[in-house]
Amino acid sequence: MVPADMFAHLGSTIGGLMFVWAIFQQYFPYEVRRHIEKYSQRLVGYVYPYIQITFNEFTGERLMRSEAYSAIENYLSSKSSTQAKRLKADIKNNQSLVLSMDDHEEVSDEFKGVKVWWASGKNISKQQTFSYTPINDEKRYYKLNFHKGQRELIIGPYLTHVLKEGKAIRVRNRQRKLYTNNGSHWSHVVFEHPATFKTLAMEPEKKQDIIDDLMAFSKAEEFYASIGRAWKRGYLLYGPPGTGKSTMIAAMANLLGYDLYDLELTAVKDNTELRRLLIETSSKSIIVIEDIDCSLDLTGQRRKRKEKVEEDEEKDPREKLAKEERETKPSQVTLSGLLNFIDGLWSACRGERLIVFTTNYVEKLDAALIRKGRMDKHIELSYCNFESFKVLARNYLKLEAHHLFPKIRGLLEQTNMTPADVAEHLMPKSLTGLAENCLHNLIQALEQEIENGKLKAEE
Ligand SMILES: Nc1ncnc2c1ncn2[C@@H]1O[C@H](COP(=O)(O)OP(=O)(O)OP(=O)(O)O)[C@@H](O)[C@H]1O
Ligand SMILES: [Mg+2]
Repeated sequence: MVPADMFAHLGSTIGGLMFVWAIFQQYFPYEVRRHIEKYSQRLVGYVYPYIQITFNEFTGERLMRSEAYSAIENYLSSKSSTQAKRLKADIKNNQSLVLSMDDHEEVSDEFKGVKVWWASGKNISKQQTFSYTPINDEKRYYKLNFHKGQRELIIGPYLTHVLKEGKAIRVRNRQRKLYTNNGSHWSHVVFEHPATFKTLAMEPEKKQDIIDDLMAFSKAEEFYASIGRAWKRGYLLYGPPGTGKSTMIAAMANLLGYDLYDLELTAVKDNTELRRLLIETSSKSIIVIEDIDCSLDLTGQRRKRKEKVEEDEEKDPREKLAKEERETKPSQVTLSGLLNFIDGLWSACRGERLIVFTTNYVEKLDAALIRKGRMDKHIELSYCNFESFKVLARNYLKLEAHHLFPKIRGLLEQTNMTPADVAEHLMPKSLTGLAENCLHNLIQALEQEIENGKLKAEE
């Protein structure tokens, strides 16, 4: 047959089939048609060796966006950017460009040597509604195809892997937030503090120890579960002002990719409110209570309460109540409220959380608060020594070594200067400022400090 003839023939055959289909649809009653479709599907099922699973974007009655769908979307984004020919681009969180596969694209994936195929698509709902604003009726979905011999592997381990990985990608890409409480509610801003452990001035071994501790914690979900402990860890950072406590917290958040909750205890009315605030915190977060010694009258509170009860014994109850209210107005959060939270409630919240307390006076704190199990790791941040200075010199002046370093080392050993002060002197005073000038500034300041120290000692 000549090709042209063949196409003509094919055309007429298709035409004929369509005609038969139209007649079939028109004249066979719905019931019969349904049966035929059902059995033909079943027949295909016997011959066709693949299984298909559909993940719809919206599920449930209230049409919530399906968590599985968005996890799959994240999971496939890396695969589709290398495989798919048509991609959708979107800027998420004002941060980076995110590519995902366009509708009706297909990508393949491999898991333990087994190949699967993912396809994207959308249904456009036929339902007509009258409205002036166009309603988006598209319902997207992902379809997973795989060989039926691999059913166990794919439905179990593979899908678990996809969902977990997808969620991890979302966490990695999300924009982090800094929450602060004004009274009983959290409000947040985008957290974009540039501090990292690399720029933190501290002895290298001590720094590495903290990094290892944090990383081990963040990966230890199974371990914590297996020993029956809540996935929580408490840090106590202590040291004089300007030694980098707040900076270290920012570096921790950046290292782990966690949100920060900066809890202002003095603004919290009472223990109930404290509990509510803490329950509202999300997983993967660091809860920070700065200057814990100032936020709570930690030392005296328990004792004072008892005394008060004794002395008020015979008074009129109403008067007593009013007096108590007046006295404890600023914040009724008590040490025991805080301890209860750390031990009980805190442990009941799901997901990993770090709690970090900072203080300038570690010796002022109640021993109950800082015992191990509540504050697992105590980190002292101290005055600038030579090791810390070298980190600052590298950051601020891009200097690894300099002939003035030995002199500075000697001076640092004789003084107590905080990293904040040292950093201030290393700040170039002009754009073209020479590194050497900054070092001379620092030396001058250190010598001045030593001089002041001597004068004070004489007095
Ligand atoms: N160890 C350090 N490494 C790098 N920079 C530091 C360090 N310590 C202090 N700085 C610098 O000094 C500034 C003040 O430090 P930071 O706010 O972290 O001190 P702090 O210990 O929290 O003090 P405070 O007890 O008063 O809250 C920071 O902006 C930072 O640039
Ligand atoms: Mg601070």
